[in-house]
Amino acid sequence: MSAASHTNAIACSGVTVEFDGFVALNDVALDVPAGKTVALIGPNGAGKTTLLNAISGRVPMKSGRVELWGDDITRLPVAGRTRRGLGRSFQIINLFQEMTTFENLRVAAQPPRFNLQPFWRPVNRWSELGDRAREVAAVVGLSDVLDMPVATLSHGRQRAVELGLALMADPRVLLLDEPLAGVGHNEIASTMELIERVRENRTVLLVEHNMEVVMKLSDEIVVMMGGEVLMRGTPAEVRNDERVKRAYLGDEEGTEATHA
Ligand SMILES: Nc1ncnc2c1ncn2[C@@H]1O[C@H](COP(=O)(O)OP(=O)(O)OP(=O)(O)O)[C@@H](O)[C@H]1O
Repeated sequence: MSAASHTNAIACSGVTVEFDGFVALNDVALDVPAGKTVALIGPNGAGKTTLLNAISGRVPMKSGRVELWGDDITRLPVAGRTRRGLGRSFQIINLFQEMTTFENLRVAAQPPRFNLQPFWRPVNRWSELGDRAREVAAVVGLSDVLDMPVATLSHGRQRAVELGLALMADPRVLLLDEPLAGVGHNEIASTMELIERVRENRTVLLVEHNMEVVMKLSDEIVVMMGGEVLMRGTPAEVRNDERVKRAYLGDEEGTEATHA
């Protein structure tokens, strides 16, 4: 089936990941429908980041299969998955603090991601990357700080640079690992707007602890616990599920997340 007509952007099955005998993911299946935003929630250690790592090729799986637009990518390395349109942002801010926004974005697009030869890289390709960096900066609202060292930016704007790195290769499918982590209260709304903007025409799999953000942004929510999927449903279904209230949301109303 062609990428355009495939109903699931991501389809995982039987995913098991072990670290020195500790089972971090146990036979996990997860589909992310094309064009939708799906959130992974669950307590610390549930296996959410490990699942993103398995999908993006950053941890070896003991068993299981990962498909992107119906193609088996289980054995592809990270760069191969990136070339097929899978982008990824990280929980920990992963930027060169002394470098400018522009430099960070351009460096993100350097080899091996685009498979260029570093020493005789054509000059026009290098300037193309500069053009792309400016384009991405405009999308994530950073045109005014292109020449500022990242260290001088607020947490929210550093998050925007992080998101920009993931967008450099224009991925159709985006894995976002806690895009709100460390963002101050006054920047949550603007960071959420940013996520809404970048997910247009994309499929997003999101890990996030801020329940308000998860409930607003997601078409569907998958609840994980102890390396397994506990349940999946719409935000309303998850909010009202007794198991989720007991296991994760932690209060009678089910409106506040425990992050223990
Ligand atoms: N590289 C690793 N080596 C050993 N154990 C690991 C490694 N990565 C993750 N784990 C363990 O696997 C389990 C799942 O971790 P993971 O980071 O996927 O959880 P999470 O649901 O993303 O948690 P959080 O919400 O805290 O980010 C945890 O017990 C963690 O300690």
